[in-house]
Amino acid sequence: MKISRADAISALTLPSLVSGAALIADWQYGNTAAAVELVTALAAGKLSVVSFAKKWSPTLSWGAGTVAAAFGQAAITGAVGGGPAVYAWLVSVGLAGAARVVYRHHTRHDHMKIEQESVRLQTGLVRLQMAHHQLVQRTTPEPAVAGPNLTGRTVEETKLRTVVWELFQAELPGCTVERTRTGWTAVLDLPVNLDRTRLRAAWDKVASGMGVAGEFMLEDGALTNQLIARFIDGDPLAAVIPYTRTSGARFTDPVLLGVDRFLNPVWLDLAYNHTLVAGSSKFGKSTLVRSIAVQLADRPDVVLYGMDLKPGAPELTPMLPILQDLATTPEQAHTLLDWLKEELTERGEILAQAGDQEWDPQKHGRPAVWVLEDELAELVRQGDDGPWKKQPASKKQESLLALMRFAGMHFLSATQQPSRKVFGGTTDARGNYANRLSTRMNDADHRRFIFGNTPGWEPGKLDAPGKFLLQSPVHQVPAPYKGMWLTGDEFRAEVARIGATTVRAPVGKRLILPVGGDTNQDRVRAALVKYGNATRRELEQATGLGEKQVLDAARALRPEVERCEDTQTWRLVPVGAWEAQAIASR
Ligand SMILES: Nc1ncnc2c1ncn2[C@@H]1O[C@H](COP(=O)(O)OP(=O)(O)OP(=O)(O)O)[C@@H](O)[C@H]1O
Repeated sequence: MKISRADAISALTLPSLVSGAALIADWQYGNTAAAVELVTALAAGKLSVVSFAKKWSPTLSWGAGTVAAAFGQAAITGAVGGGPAVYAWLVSVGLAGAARVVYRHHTRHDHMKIEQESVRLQTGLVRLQMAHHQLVQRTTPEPAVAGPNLTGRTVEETKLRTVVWELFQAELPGCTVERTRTGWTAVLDLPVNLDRTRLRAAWDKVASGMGVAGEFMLEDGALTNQLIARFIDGDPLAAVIPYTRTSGARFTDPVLLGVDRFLNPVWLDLAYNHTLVAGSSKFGKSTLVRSIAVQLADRPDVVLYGMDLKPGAPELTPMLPILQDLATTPEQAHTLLDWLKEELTERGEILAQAGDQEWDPQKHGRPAVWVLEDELAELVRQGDDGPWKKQPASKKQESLLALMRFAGMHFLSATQQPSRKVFGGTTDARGNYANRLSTRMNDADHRRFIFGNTPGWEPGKLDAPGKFLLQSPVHQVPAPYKGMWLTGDEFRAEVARIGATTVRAPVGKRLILPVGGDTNQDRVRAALVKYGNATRRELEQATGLGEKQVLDAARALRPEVERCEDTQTWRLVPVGAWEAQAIASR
């Protein structure tokens, strides 16, 4: 242990003071002082010994000891003086120094203990303060932070602003909500910390946060930070959409199909493209075909032909007044396909002469043609086998599909059984039919023949008759539509109205389909019943007989059949006219 200056001073001071005081007392009182000092020293010494022995207060023990030593030194200094006094002083200095060292030793430990205790107490205090802080934090409500103002002008706007804030901590600088007939549309201006890709990706969460029952459609706005959300409330397509007569005047005018989910009209361009209508039974396929057919038939530059090979031709027979002709047997279907081929060749020549690429009825002198086909699969089933194995109807149709469009000639084909075979071996109809519509289709496999495997095109999900999907050059996003509902009465009325003014192709230039009959006369009669009047050539075409056989049969049928020299045609004598003749000859 190092002895400091303070140690030296305190060790020297007391003995020196004691010696000085003893010398003064001796000078003043002589031996009496020394005696008193001795007695005091002995008494203090005794007290010290007893105190140490009985383990009384250390202060008393050490204090009494110190007093005994001091008075002992004083007694020796006063009584003896000289050398012993010096020795006594020295012993006292030594004792004082030792006492100081002992004191320092003890107090050092005490200091350390005090310091440790102090550290412990301070640590405890800090812990206590921390616990108090935590307790305060947990129990005291958060002070209100000044947040964004999420209140909008409409309930929807407020909800949108709130949900976007909760999900992205983003405050919309702009959010305009407008009511529509089927819900509402919101134009969202996005802040810098939220781009529209992120918002689109998380839109499911936004929609569920909005808690509204319906469907959202998203599209990019005009500005790069704008997203447009169209909300469709419930199912607007559940409503019945009444048939509306349209006023298309040219074959290139679009036809009206129905409405989209916003109840906006849906139009389809049919010109220069073939159209396929698919769908399971009882879901509105025929209604769609009918509403398209009456609109086309109402245009002066369009003629319609039909092909319906189902027994009794149930779909197209009611349309006879607006059709130029209807093929109902495989023979007739082949004749129609062959005639289309010839017509196509002639039109090709007309176009070549005019130096044109596309057919224009006004300019090129012949109307646009639509061939309505009901149940394509039936044509393949009946028209590809037997005598037509080498030249199957499906192959004829496939080559026509590829070539006819430019000549203003089109197919509008309906099927409920789309398959690879039906489409002439190609895996889907896309190559041939640019316009594809489908009402509900129960067979999931059929879907790919209409729409391919692109996700979203799922006619199996259409849940009501009249709803359909549409894929066309301008309809590339899968969305359900609802077709116009043309009641049976409305349909018959439209067919009668349009049929009354439907212009037939002129005699000699028209399609003549084969007719049946047991004898030659039966066949000629059947042909004249079907076509009213016919040239000899047309009778040959209809009956499949040679020139002489036709003339013999026609002559044998006189007077039921007569010949008009002016028009070079044969006709059945009208019943009324024949009776009038009979009366006149009486
Ligand atoms: N656009 C429509 N709106 C409302 N209901 C419709 C609509 N189209 C069809 N329906 C309902 O569906 C029924 C079947 O319609 P449609 O005859 O057109 O179906 P389809 O699929 O052609 O059946 P099928 O092949 O058996 O003739 C109709 O009688 C009508 O009740």
